[in-house]
Amino acid sequence: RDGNRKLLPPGPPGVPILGNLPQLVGVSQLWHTFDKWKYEYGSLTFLNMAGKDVMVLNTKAAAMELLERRSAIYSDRPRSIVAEYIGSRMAIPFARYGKPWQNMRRAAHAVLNARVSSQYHPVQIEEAIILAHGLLYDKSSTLLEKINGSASTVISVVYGKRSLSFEKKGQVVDPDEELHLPESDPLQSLSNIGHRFTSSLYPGAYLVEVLPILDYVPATLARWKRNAQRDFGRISETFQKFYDDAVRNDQQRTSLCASLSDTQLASGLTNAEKAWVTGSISVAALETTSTTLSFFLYAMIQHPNVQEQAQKELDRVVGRSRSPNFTDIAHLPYIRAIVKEVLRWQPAIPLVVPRMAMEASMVHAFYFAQDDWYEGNFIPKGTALILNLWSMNRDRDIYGPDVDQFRPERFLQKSEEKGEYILQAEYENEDGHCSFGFGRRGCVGKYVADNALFIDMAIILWALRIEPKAFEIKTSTKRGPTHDLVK
Ligand code: HEM
Repeated sequence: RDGNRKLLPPGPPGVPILGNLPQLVGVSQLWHTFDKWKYEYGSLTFLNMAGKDVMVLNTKAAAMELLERRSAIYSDRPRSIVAEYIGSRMAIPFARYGKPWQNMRRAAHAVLNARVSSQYHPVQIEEAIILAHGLLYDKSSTLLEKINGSASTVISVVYGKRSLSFEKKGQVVDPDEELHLPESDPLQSLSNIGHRFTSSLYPGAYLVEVLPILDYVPATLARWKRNAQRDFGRISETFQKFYDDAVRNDQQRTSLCASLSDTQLASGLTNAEKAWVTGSISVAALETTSTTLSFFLYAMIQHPNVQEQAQKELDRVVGRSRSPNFTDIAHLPYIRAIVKEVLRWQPAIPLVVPRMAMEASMVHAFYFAQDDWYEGNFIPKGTALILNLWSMNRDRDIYGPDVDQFRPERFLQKSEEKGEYILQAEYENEDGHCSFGFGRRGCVGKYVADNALFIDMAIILWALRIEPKAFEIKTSTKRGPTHDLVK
């Protein structure tokens, strides 16, 4: 096996003991560093992180081979002791591969797959109209607050229409408290829970991850453990309350919580696990959606020609007497291309929570590590794989030399009869980007996300023009909706 290590993929030389760690610690926007290395080292970059084997996966071809075709080996996430105390075993995005994760993932798939995601169309349309109206007329919130509020489109899908009550008011934050869960602002609570998990996964955040023996220190003497156990209780309580309220309030059974409360869809899950499934789905959905919408607004400011082209399409297909809806989707290729291009150009998660090189043995219900090979390169068992979605989306061999440009036209062609834009046939069913990840751990909410982004963007572009005004974004009524958007 040691001999095989001579065949590890190439990577930047590191220093003794710490390896490549000093080159990476404290670097913001690490994906730019990885992107540079991709051009030097190719589809896999090997890194030694203080003795830990880490590989950065830089190309779609490598991701398809390892994460799709060999998904039995690469569907685990690395273990984090602190995250486990906070509850990662019950949170789909962070859970290790195994029976509990499989049960949760099956239940999530049952309520988020391509077919059922259309049942959330009415609530998504309503939320998109509220968002556009807020962008135009809400003078009391900052643009950032409005964009963050845009995540309520997906939250309403999970918890039902406006089921979580919003009464934003000044909150007193306890400085000793790592996890702030303001009752009056559920979106903020969900976002803080997400941050609590991801910050516990940062390499070097907790000494116990490097010295696991410290886990034997009792909670009374270990503050990190006390806090993590306390936070598990508080997150469970919050998720449970959101779930119970949603199931109780959703008489029409349109929300994901209501669907999941049907035992058939979520067989094998306890009530508490259902609350964690829905809670962790919202955490995964929240910032990914609002980040993508922020980049959409930014792109529209930077490229008024794209905005104009999209509005011409909306005027032609939808007109001014009604707002866009999902029946228009097949006739709005330019808007669909904008959704794809925003996701390609600025993936909400440029580097994905690592995968582990492991092999599942269902017979024994635990997992054996396994060495692997890719194109003559050795992948030692236990290697953590980082998915570099940023570089995959900016692959010049796939997208051409203008990868850094925002250009929805790359997914389109002109029709022969009318000279109008149509989606290139291959992108009818293909994303055209890698921003939802790959294989068994790929984004389970991608259909709901795509629908939310389509309708949000279509209704915003139909209702208003987005222009920069000094340093703030001005949303103007110049497009003049012909009827009151919100009754
Ligand atoms: C713009 C929107 C979104 C983007 C870009 C995005 C992207 C991603 C990515 C990259 C992953 C990790 C995939 C991997 O490891 O290969 C992921 C996982 C996940 N996403 Fe999304 N996502 C979005 C929206 C959503 C929505 C709306 C939902 C739910 C309604 C959702 C639910 C999840 C869940 C539960 C996971 C964890 C899957 C697992 O580990 O089994 N996401 N997402």
